[in-house]
Amino acid sequence: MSEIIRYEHVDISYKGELAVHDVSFSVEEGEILGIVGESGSGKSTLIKAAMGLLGRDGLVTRGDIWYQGLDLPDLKPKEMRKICGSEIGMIFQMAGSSFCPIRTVRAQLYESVREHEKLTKEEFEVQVTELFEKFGFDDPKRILDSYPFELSGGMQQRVGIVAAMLLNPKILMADEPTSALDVSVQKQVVDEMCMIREKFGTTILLVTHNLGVIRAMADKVLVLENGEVREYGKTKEVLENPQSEYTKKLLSAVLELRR
Ligand SMILES: Nc1ncnc2c1ncn2[C@@H]1O[C@H](COP(=O)(O)OP(=O)(O)OP(=O)(O)O)[C@@H](O)[C@H]1O
Repeated sequence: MSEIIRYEHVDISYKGELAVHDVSFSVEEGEILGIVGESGSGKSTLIKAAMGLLGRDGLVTRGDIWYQGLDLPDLKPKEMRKICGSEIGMIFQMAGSSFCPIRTVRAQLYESVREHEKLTKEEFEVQVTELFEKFGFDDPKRILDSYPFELSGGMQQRVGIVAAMLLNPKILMADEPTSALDVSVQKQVVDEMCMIREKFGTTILLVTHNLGVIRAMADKVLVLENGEVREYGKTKEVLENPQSEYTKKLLSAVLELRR
């Protein structure tokens, strides 16, 4: 396996205030990295930085994020738009909210593919139907004909995952993809993401509060506290034998919740 993305001594600030400090890690092709930490520890900021999504107030002020020889924070918006979606895909907490409510799922998926690839409606129909079938959807046509509000929140999230895979990105950034879902749909989404790695070999950077999801999916874990790395290693080792006091605290909080 070879390295696909590398963060090197990354600092990120919002309006001059440091939110992430001196973060370094690398992820190999096909690997799933879980990023955990309390609310506000900088998890989303880390993955947004790779996609140029920090907004007007956010800036990578030091370090590099290397992807295939490109330093992502240095890319111009036009270069970044080419990579976003087709090379690096993203799944948000509520995929449903990024769909337009008054257009069908089909029209929106077609438009997002057309931004990167020239293909006819007929070619798109074949491709998208195959993909939905691969993910085990019984009736892709019904979903494609639907308006987003006609689908449940769980179904919208699952469609969001398929949508992210339409362009077959090499890396998928998933920001709390399960946290707005009830437990039964959480399991489906976890299974779907594991399938993505298995069938497409996609690398996944997964931000989550849920250590159960990390245990089920991630090969490695990065633990963040106040924007700094407290621990980084293989999932089993970190969860079974945490070295930092902060990781121990996170793990014991889960145990207390279970009691
Ligand atoms: N647009 C913004 N403007 C100013 N500060 C921001 C902005 N976005 C995030 N921050 C700050 O940066 C820090 C890290 O936030 P971030 O959202 O990355 O944390 P997180 O670990 O993903 O939290 P959560 O789990 O609640 O989503 C926080 O202190 C937050 O207040």
